[in-house]
Amino acid sequence: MTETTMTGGRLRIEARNLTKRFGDITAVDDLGFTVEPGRITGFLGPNGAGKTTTMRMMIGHITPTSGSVTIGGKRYHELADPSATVGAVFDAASFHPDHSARDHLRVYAAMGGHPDGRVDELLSLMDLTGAARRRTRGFSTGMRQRLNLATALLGDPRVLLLDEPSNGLDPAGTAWLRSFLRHLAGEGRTVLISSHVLGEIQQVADDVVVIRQGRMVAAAPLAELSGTAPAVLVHSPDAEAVARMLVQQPFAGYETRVERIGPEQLRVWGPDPASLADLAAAHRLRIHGLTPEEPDLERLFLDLTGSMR
Ligand SMILES: Nc1ncnc2c1ncn2[C@@H]1O[C@H](COP(=O)(O)OP(=O)(O)OP(=O)(O)O)[C@@H](O)[C@H]1O
Repeated sequence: MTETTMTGGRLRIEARNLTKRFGDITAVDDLGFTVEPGRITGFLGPNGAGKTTTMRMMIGHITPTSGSVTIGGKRYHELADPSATVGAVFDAASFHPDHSARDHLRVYAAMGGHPDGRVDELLSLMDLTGAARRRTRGFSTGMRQRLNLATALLGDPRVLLLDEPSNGLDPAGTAWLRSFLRHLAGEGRTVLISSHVLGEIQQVADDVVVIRQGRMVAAAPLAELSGTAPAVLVHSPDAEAVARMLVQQPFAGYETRVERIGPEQLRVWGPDPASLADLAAAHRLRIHGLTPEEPDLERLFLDLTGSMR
């Protein structure tokens, strides 16, 4: 991958008591979180949770009703050179259908006061050199996403905000985006990506901020959240008795939680499969299958956000 360059320091995004109301709708409700430089932060929440509104407040498109969000301690409009500090990509970004990729970038470079040479650099970085002269009307979703990203990177920003960047990307495009974002974070940049599908960012984010109906649900390193949800699937004709036994069993070190997921199936958090099998045997209960589940963040996410999918 071609080197990107970065001058200047590392910038933290900080939201404090951030609130936005549209008439009767409270889209963002008293949010407080930080997004650290040098890391990729996933901003998660079901549709309508308030992610886009929050990100648009970061770049001054929307004015908070109360509270604040700052970048390196400053509100967006207080930044010395906003477009060289923050690059943002929103889903709705559109291109003039008759413009070529190069035309598009040149227009934005001129508007942002960025050198024209940046255009060819970015076309190459985004693997769009071959399509530089083609009209954007014929671009695939992946090409559009890359052109969006190129537009956001024109000013070599230290902070990158991407709203649903994986939308419409195929697996190769998603893998490319992942390694590209990792590269940018590795240079000390601050990378925030939103998604309503946890799986999309599960493999890329270092930290996650989860919101629901505009409110904070969780903010933590991804590894910490994953660590909270190990589970074992238990298949047993004595499922009810196994569940009762587990809940009543006061055994050390485990905090046991049992979910009944079918007449003969349980999901159990706490004991590992071997301990579970031993316990069931000691109580003369039949176990027909024990399957350890991967730390299931998607489940945790659904539990946290209460969303139905
Ligand atoms: N300009 C507006 N006027 C009125 N309501 C708005 C406006 N913008 C957003 N909302 C409402 O605010 C809430 C949050 O919307 P927002 O787009 O920020 O959510 P989101 O998490 O980005 O959702 P999605 O994943 O669907 O993009 C929604 O109820 C939405 O309808």
